[in-house]
Amino acid sequence: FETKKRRNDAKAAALGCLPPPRRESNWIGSTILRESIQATKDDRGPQYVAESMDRMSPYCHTAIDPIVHCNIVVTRDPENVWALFHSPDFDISIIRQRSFEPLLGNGIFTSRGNAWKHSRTLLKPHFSKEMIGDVGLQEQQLNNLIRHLPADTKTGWTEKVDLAPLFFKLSLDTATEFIFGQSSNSLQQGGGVGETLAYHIEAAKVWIDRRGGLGKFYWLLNSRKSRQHCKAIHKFADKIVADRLANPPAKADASSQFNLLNELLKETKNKRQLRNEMLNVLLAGRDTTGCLLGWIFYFLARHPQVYDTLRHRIIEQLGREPADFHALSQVDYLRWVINESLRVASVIPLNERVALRDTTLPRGGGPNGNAKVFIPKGTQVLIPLYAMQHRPDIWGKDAEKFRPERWEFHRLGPEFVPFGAGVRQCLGQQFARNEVSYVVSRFCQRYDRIENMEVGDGRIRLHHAVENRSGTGVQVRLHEAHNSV
Ligand code: HEM
Repeated sequence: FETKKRRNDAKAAALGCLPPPRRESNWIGSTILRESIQATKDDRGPQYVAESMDRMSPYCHTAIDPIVHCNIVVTRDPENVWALFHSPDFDISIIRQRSFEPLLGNGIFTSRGNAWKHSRTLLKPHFSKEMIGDVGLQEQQLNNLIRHLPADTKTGWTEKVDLAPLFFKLSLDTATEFIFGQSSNSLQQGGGVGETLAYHIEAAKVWIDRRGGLGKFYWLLNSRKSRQHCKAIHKFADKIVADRLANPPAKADASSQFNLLNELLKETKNKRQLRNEMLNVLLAGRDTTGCLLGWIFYFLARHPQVYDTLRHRIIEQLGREPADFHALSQVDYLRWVINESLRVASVIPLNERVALRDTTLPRGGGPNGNAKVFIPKGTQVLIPLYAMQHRPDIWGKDAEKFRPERWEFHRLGPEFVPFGAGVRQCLGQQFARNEVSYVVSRFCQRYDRIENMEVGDGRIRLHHAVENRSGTGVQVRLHEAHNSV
């Protein structure tokens, strides 16, 4: 151990690197782990990371966290984050692979090296604009959701409703339609197969997130119940694959809708591979989009002025009818609202990478943080996107405030990478932006007011289990526009 440390120190010095500050912990390094688990339980995990760096110094953007005898590097410095996403010296960690493995097996989200390249090559062509732009299907799904929001015919107001579970159902139905060519119909009367699927995904993910949180001790969490949740999800996917293999889509049938499974079947008939890739995409795409929709309405309900402006811009530019995705992308204010929600709440507040070989990060070392940092092979690096997106020196003194107007002059750069960057950048970014823009625009066309109905202390609760959703849901009531006086 000592020899390794001496070797690393010598290598760091030769490369002109200096160590970043080190967070205090007890001798086995369990203090940070305990605090972090408690913060996650209190729905303030992402804020805890930001605050604990601020406590070291507001200028500290890269630090070492000694956690149970491991030195984990944490960085909210955009230059470092850019390097982590773009340098071939880094990839996702074995911990991510192993903790997701029981549910996702080997697929695009969980594999590395050649296996990942193979998955990416297989999937990427099917995320082009033409494949993900069916407005008719979006409208159908949206109508299924609106049916859950009956309004009083006299006043035009809906009852108080929690939009969060409805958005998760919507994103599950949309994702299953895209992936399997058949919706899980969780928004239909009775919940369809989607209700059961959603229950198992939810439970399996809590378990996976806890495994990931234990770092290299992920294997300590492995209960029979959790494996049963994974099994139920596998069964759902396997049945669709088996049916499709038994009744393959007719080659010349131009009328059949695009779906990922049909496309993958042209490349492989391997049932395990088909299941893995489809579940990888389902998990990557479903809750993330549901969370984002939830956060957008969470903020809109608390900022009626923003809702008014958004609604007016949408009606001015698109009228009151469904618009296509190109038209939606032209509404600047809508894009700003989406970006601001992604920034303030951060759907994926924490990403990660591991060093595949001895390497360096460009900044964070030494007393002023300007020196390079030596990163020995195997070091895990945490990327707290939430903390980076709340830095007042980047976003201004009002960084905590939801203010879409800031995007008028803010150019996208490495300080805002909610969909990741580099070779592993999210494949579904356009898919998610399309879906979210569509839903928000249709709500704006239909409802002229949205009121926050949450009771309680008003504290924002960042409930983090892989993604980050509102811990109090999205409690609102909506007013139908044609009933306005
Ligand atoms: C608000 C919505 C979404 C957010 C914030 C989001 C975020 C991300 C992020 C941060 C990554 C990169 C992970 C990393 O760097 O290790 C990622 C990867 C990925 N996302 Fe998304 N995502 C969203 C929606 C979607 C949707 C709708 C789909 C598919 C329909 C999707 C499919 C994927 C896939 C397949 C990957 C893996 C890419 C790879 O490793 O090569 N995502 N996403």
